[in-house]
Amino acid sequence: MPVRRSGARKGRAAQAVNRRKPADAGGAIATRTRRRRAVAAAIVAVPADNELQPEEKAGDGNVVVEAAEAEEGEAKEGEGCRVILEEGLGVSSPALQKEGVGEKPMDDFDSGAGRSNKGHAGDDEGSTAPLPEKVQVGGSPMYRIERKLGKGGFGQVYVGRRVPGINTNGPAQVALKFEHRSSKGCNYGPPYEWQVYSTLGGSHGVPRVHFKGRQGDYYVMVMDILGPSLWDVWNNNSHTMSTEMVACIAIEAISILEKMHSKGYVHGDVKPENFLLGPPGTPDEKKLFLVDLGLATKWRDNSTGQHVEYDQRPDVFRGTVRYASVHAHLGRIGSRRDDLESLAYTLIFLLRGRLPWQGYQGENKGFLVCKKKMATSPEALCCFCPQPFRQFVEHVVNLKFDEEPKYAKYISFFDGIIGPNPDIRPINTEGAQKLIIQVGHKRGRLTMEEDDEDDDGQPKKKLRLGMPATQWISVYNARRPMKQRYHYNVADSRLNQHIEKGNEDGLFISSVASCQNLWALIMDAGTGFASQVYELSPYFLHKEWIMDQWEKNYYISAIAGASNGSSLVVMSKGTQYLQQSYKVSDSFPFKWINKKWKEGFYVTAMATSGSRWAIVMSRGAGFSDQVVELDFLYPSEGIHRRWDCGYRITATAATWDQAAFVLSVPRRRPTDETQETLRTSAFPSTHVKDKWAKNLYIASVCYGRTVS
Ligand SMILES: Nc1ncnc2c1ncn2[C@@H]1O[C@H](COP(=O)(O)OP(=O)(O)OP(=O)(O)O)[C@@H](O)[C@H]1O
Repeated sequence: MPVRRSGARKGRAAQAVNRRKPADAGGAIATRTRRRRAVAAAIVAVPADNELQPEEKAGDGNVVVEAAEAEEGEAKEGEGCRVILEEGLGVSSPALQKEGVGEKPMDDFDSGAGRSNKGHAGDDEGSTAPLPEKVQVGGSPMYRIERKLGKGGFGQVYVGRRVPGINTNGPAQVALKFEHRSSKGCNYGPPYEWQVYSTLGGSHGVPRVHFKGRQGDYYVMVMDILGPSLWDVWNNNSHTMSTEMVACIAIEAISILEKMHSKGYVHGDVKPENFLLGPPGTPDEKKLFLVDLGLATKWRDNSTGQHVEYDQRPDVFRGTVRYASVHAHLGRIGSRRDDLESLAYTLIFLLRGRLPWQGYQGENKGFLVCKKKMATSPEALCCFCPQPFRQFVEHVVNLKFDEEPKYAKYISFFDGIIGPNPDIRPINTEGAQKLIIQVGHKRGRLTMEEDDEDDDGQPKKKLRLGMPATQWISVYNARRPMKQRYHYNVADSRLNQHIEKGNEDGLFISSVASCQNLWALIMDAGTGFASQVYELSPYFLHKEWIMDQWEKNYYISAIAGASNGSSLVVMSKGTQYLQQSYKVSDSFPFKWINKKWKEGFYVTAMATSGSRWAIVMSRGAGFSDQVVELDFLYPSEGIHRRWDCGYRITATAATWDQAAFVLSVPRRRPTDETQETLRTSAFPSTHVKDKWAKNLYIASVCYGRTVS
């Protein structure tokens, strides 16, 4: 059953109103506020003095040394961290990995070198309310309700037969779609689907709506009656479908989507159940239709002709888990590519009878399905399918957010599978033929070379084909010349001396990270902090210590978690924060973040330990807006889009599965907004030096999921 929200997505402000109330499931939350509040079970408030405490020397924190655990328990995918082994010892024990240090001294700079700036799912249709025996809505003739044709999460569809009478101004037999007025889709009046049908109804592959109106408690749509769905056909044919039949469906479905997209809409719930054939025994019985427009959204603003803006809201899912695109799982605004990705899964399902991500259950189902989709290459997905299916999958999963799909090219992939005589094809492909004629495409003209190139002749990047890897992700910001130093592969016992030395040299920790239970430490002269404390603890995170430091007016400024569950928390004085809160949870806590955003908090630090996440949010963070990009891929297309809109990465963290980037718009724009990112198998020690030479300094670093 699809999950849908009422209405189409609106701008950020409107979305904020619609955002669901958070429900913090498990995990630890702690909050530090300037006001005194009662200590509650998980949310703790402590008072703050107006005076800052005397400076505390770094290194005074309670250091807990814990032996690094063996790696065997780790669910590690792909490539590991390649580290230089001390004195050429052929042993990969983390304890023997060589520590690294690098420093950019002040005098190396040629200062000021100019640089270009760069669902609802559920039966809420009120089916308990009795349906009328006859309906007459919006000037229609009177229809008697006959047998039930189908039922979805929102509506019930019945055959309607015209009652002989004076008004015969409508088809003799129709489909009547009933939605109860208390249905979620009808919160604000008639179903949203009505609006979409008024634009798309009757166009190629979409049934015509003849009348609509309300009768009693029901909204009723009077539409063309159709026949069985593709799911019915597959189900009634022992869960099989011939290759030719699926190829014809592919061709016709692509042309239906092309037409729908050309009118500015994406369907949003493409699946076998929503493709219907014409009524059996009629001239339309081999014609394909796409129904259920309740999740359709605009990909283009028709008044401006502009593509809708990119956005990602990881807590929002619309569609049907089995067929949804990976982007839909990740909460990205729908665009044309999503319909085509869902169509690809629909076709493979019809052909093979199963998709590799079927069978997951439980609360985490959506995440597991999405992860499996990402991890399944087009070759693996299509290993028993003729080549055109693989070609189609490969193309559509690599489409960019606003890229125009090459519909005619996709149709041409399937040309070779179908019989030459259109009259004896199992599915009518008339619409597709018209499209091919329109774009002047000739059978078999396109070659694979063209397929693999961008418009500018460059080979197309196929991100979804990349191998999952575990790497360092480092982020660099343009800064005025300053001293920065990094340490990596630091064992617990060595942390203190590096930090003390840094403090002696006037440096404070700006970020921390962990790889294989060893720490990476970035220290620099540009933090603006007055003093700093840190704690290495066996917990992820150590609440009592954090609260003690909050009492002393220190705020969390950097955190890292090791896979063995220990954490390194750095707290500083001299931050601009007014209040702080953190949460530890088993999955990325987007709902909590969303709730805190509304309270004026922004994410200021993030870390992972195994598959657990810790997020620190602060008031007074100096941002005017913030978004989250959560992906299985890196570099993610979303990050580039956010950069173009003035966001810069301000926090990163990654598990073995996913990388999360927090991007923010600073209240005070830096003069040079340059930001660059890198992903490297080893700590990027040499790269950092190149960046320093360009006045780019490490702003954030983490180790986790990427693709290579
Ligand atoms: N015009 C039609 N002619 C014949 N059968 C139809 C027609 N429209 C819908 N149906 C049948 O009714 C079922 C439910 O219709 P529809 O998908 O529009 O409802 P929904 O409640 O919006 O569904 P969903 O839960 O998928 O959003 C369809 O799967 C199909 O079997």
